[in-house]
Amino acid sequence: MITIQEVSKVYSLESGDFFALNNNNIHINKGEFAAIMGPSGSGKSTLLQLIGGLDQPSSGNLIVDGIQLNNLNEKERTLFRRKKVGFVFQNYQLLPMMTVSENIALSLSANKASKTEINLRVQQLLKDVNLEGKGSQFPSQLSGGQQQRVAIARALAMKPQLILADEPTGNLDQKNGEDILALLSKLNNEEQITIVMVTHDLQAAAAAGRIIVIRDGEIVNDQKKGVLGHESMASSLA
Ligand SMILES: Nc1ncnc2c1ncn2[C@@H]1O[C@H](COP(=O)(O)OP(=O)(O)OP(=O)(O)O)[C@@H](O)[C@H]1O
Repeated sequence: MITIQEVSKVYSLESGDFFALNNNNIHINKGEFAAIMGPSGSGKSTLLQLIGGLDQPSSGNLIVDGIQLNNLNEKERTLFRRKKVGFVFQNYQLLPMMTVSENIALSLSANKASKTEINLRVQQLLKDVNLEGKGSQFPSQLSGGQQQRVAIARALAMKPQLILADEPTGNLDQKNGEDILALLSKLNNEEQITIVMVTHDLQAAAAAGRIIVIRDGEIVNDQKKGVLGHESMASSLA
């Protein structure tokens, strides 16, 4: 599903070249749930943005769902993001002047789906994220956990095979955070949606079947969940 080959992201600063990502290789299979962990500034969000076609690598190859992202122009990358990837962010990124239903329908409208099609899909998505009856409310009228569920419904609208989540539980209390992780796990288990989630929280990462640790732009650990869970990861995160 995701192949990253010798990928670097370099920023030219006055002080010289800065490698936000330095020559990384990863393969993530379809249906995996992978967490990306590491200290602040280690390159986690940069990696997620490259995978999602929000940014381009300075060198290396990036292949997502069979598409070589390096070769896409701006318009093609927009279409790639809309059709192939669902994004979920820490601060939800809902549009405040639009209702819950309108927020969820954004990519469907952009893709010129019919009104009937949009209505049916939005009702189904509201049901899937347990927000039936909330479609005509505005984001500010919902709790943080509910807003994040709207964001997940919006991410699912185009039926993507891949969800990229950047600190999806970062603004939530324990209970709401657990609900969001349970929802992501359900999508992963029942619909085989591939999930890549950046998180600082080892408890959140435990929901994933694989933890990739980045430090100073380089992958320093990459482990699948074993019989001991992720216990052996603790040393590389210290
Ligand atoms: N546009 C930019 N110009 C220069 N440096 C940048 C730019 N964007 C990011 N960086 C640097 O790249 C590094 C990686 O940033 P990134 O946001 O990927 O880190 P992160 O691991 O997601 O951090 P956090 O956990 O704090 O969100 C940081 O040192 C950051 O300052």
